[in-house]
Amino acid sequence: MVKIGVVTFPGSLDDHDAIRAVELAGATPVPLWHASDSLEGVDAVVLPGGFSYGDYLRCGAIARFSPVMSSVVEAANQGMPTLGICNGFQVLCESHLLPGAMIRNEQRHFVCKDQRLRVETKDTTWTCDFEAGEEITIVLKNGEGNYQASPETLKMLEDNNQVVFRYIDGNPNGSSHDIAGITNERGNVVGLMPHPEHNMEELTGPSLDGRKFFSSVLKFLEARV
Ligand SMILES: NC(=O)CC[C@H](N)C(=O)O
Repeated sequence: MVKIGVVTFPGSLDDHDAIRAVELAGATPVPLWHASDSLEGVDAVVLPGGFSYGDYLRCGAIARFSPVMSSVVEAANQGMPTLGICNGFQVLCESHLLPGAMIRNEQRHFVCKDQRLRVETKDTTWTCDFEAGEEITIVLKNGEGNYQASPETLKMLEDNNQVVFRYIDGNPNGSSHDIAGITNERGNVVGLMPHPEHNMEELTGPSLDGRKFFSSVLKFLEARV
């Protein structure tokens, strides 16, 4: 069975939901601890949401230096599917696995809402089960979700089809180009601010749109074997 690691940092909040999402998708979740550099032989990694190391300095800035991240960076550079959700996306940017950076939301408030998104590309390990142009609803909850990058980086992301998710029906935090999520050149590392792991079950939904993130990575991994 496919093994998907879920990292816990001190201050992680959504690692339990991410583990549950992996289980609901039919894979085996493997808890990974920030202080260990072992990835336990997993096939993919999720960096979950929360407040790693208390969000001190900048969100994700300390997590970047944890032992587990040195292994995640190495594995991701070799092609391992890696998903960063919210704080996880911030960690991916701080680790330079993804370009750009997150700053305070434009309105300086923590935002918590059901957010409409457009899936811009299915050419990633975490979106290959979507259709390009598909519109979905995913929970968004953060204080530092305002994605910024240099004009050159934004152009590169747009030209290479590396913008994976875009906010629609209004930009909730001031992100450049309405960017909600991006991928690396290879398409194996994806980061997004909204939380697919909270959109897996009817009882707690606003939607079931989170399921396709996990069916995508399973589809990718099963095709590879
Ligand atoms: N939901 C989250 O992961 C929050 C991320 C981060 N702590 C922020 O407020 O921006």
